[in-house]
Amino acid sequence: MSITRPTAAEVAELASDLYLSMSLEEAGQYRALMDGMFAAYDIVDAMPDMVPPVTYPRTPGYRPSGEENQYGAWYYKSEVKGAPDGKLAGKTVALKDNVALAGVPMMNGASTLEGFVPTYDATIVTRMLDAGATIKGKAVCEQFCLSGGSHTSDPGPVHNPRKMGYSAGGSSSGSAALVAAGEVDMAIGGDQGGSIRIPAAYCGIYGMKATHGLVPYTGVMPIETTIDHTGPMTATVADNALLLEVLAGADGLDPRQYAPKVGAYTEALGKGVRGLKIGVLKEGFEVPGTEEGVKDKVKAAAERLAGLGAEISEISIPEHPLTAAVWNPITLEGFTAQMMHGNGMGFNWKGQYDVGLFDAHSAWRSKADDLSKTLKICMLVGQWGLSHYRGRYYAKAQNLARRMKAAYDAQFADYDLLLMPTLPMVATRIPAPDASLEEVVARAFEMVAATCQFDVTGHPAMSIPCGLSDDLPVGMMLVAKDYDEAVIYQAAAAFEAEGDWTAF
Ligand SMILES: NC(=O)c1ccccc1
Repeated sequence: MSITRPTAAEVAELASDLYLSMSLEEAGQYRALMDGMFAAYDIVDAMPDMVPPVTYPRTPGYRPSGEENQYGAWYYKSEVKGAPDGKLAGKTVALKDNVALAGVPMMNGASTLEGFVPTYDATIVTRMLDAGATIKGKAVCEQFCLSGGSHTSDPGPVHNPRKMGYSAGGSSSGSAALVAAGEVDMAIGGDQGGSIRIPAAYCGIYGMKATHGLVPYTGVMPIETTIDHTGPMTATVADNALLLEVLAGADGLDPRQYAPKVGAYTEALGKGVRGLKIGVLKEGFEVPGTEEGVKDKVKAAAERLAGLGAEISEISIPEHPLTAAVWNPITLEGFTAQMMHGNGMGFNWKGQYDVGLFDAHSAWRSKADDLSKTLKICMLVGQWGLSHYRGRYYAKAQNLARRMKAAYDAQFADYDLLLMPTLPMVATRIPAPDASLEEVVARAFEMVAATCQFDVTGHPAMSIPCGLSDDLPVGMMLVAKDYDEAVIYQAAAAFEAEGDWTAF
């Protein structure tokens, strides 16, 4: 097989797309000199692709409905049994549907990707199976992971198991709902703006966005390399620490990983919080739309930690709202360039690329009208930044991200943890199918200004359920310095041991 060569007329067309003035004759002259380059393409085309081996058998699975899918949280059910023993023996796991499980369909919440079947397992899938986990299938996620509400996926809305008709949060909506409903012990989520912590908070479970690069992202569909995270969502702190222990560490294939430092997370449990210094972040309570019921429960949780011997003081980081602003150009232009123009994974990095995903996802161009409203508004702003401003605000925001990180790091010189509400509000109603554009967009993005800071800085951040407000869960967020997930687990376990949080 040889790859298709352009005609001279096609070269002239390409030239014009690239702002070049080129006559057909000149195009023909260039064309004649391309044969050596295309011969190299033929050699590449003839070689087999490099893909990680698939090590545990699985069936293609099926799409459950009715009783078997009460909350709309399952995309596919397919059982994969891992090793006979290991740290996760006896544990059941659901994967966010942007995580590749070879042989089982993956649509990442988008009809434009429907029908895609990955050919290899994500690194974290192999790690969990090697540790003895049983994978139960794929959990619905929001379209291309681009919403904090659970109303934007093409398989349909995901309901909050605590209250039908209410948002499960996004974008790891199905992952949180399945854990909250007790259908699986553990789930994998993804977080570029809050997508692990938002649904964890709305559903009342534990969700950890670990330090950027601690967990290998290989085989997970990206949004933007510098803010991509994947990680554990669980019903208990111990399970969360255990799962992170299995997931963490370099795999040699992911450009997000720069010498990650893996901790002994389960060993941090049971140590208590005596002497830990916790800064209660003033600006974390001032995010627009923050409800009194949320503030009260999170402040009460801080007092409870003080009662256990932690040293609690209020601190201020004026950069907190600025960091949320910096997230916007990075995410909107970065995702438009990488996920949309770059066919999912983009270019210019070394590691494992999913060739089949390039082929399948690139078809969004012929079905663009089917994209979600939330994706459309993000892509329109991102494209404006790229085309009108030529990406200068993306570039500037990436520089400013270092100043933002330094502002938090200055506090970590004095404090072990920062504490704040995960989200301004408790779960909201799922918008009706005929809801206005305004409502659809508001329910998707209104909470992101509380969580996205730590996607920009990369610091580890975990949502911990700490009480009910209007009968719906409130999340407390604990944040630590890079690679200090252990101290978060230490405090989370001490808080969890205080008893049933739904009674707080
Ligand atoms: N993937 C995310 O974390 C995200 C969350 C909310 C809005 C956009 C993106």
